[in-house]
Amino acid sequence: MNTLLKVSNISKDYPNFSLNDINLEILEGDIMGLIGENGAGKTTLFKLILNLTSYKNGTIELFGKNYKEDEKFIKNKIGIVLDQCHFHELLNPQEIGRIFSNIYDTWDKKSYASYLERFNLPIKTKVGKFSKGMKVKLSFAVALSHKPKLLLLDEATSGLDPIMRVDILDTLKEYVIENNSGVLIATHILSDVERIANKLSFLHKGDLVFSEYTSSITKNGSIESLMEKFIKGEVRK
Ligand SMILES: Nc1ncnc2c1ncn2[C@@H]1O[C@H](COP(=O)(O)OP(=O)(O)OP(=O)(O)O)[C@@H](O)[C@H]1O
Repeated sequence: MNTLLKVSNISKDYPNFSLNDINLEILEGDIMGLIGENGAGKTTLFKLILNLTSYKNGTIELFGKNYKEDEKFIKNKIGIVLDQCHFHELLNPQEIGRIFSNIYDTWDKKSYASYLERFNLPIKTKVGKFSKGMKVKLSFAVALSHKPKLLLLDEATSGLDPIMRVDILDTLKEYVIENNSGVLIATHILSDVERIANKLSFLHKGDLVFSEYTSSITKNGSIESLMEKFIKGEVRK
C-alpha cells in the first residue's frame, strides 16, 4: 500500500495558538477521521496539508512528493470539500461540470453525470436555488469526478440531515474502495467517524493526542470515552 499523505513533526505558531509536532499518515484505502473541539487546530492542519499557510518545522509529503518538488502534480490528485459551497450562485451543475473539465485532465464526465443523478441534483437549476444539502452534494460530485487519490473534507457533512449524511458517507466509502484512494475527514460528528473511518486522529488544544487504527481504539471502549479520558488527563499519549 502506498502512502498518500505523510505529515512528519509539523509545528505551526499563531500569536495565540500553536499546533505542536504533528505526525500522521494516510495510506491507500485509509479513511481517517480527524476530531477535536472547536479551536483544536483541525482547519489549520488542513491549510498546512493544502500548502495554504507556512509552518515552523517538519515535512509534509503527498504521494511521495513535497510541494516544492511538484505542486501541480499534488493538487491534481487532491479533492476538497469544505463546509461552504464555493460555486457561483448563477451557475448550474452542467456549467460547473464544463468549467471543471477544463481544469482537470482527469475529469470524468460520466462519473459526474452519475453522481448528479444519484444525488438527485437538477443539471439546469442555478446553484443559488439549491438547499444547503444540495450544495454539499454538488461539492462531493465535483470533488469525486476528477478522480482524486486523496480527499480532504473539512466539516463537509455538518448541517446535513442524517439520511443525506449516510448517503454521502456510503458514496465516499465506495469511492475509496473502487479507486484505492484515501480520505481525511474533519468532523464533530462521532457517528460519521464510526461509520466510515478505519483510522482516527484526535487533536486537543493543538496537540495530536492520538492517531491510530479505530480497531485498536474501540478494543478498549468507545471513541467518546477515550476522548473524555484524554481531556480529563486520565490517559496520556
Ligand atoms: N490566520 C490566523 N491567525 C491567527 N490565529 C488563527 C488563524 N487561523 C486560526 N487561528 C487560531 O488557531 C486556532 C485553531 O483554529 P482552527 O480553525 O484550526 O480550529 P478548528 O479545530 O478547525 O476549530 P472548529 O472546530 O471551530 O472549526 C484558533 O484559536 C484560531 O483562533
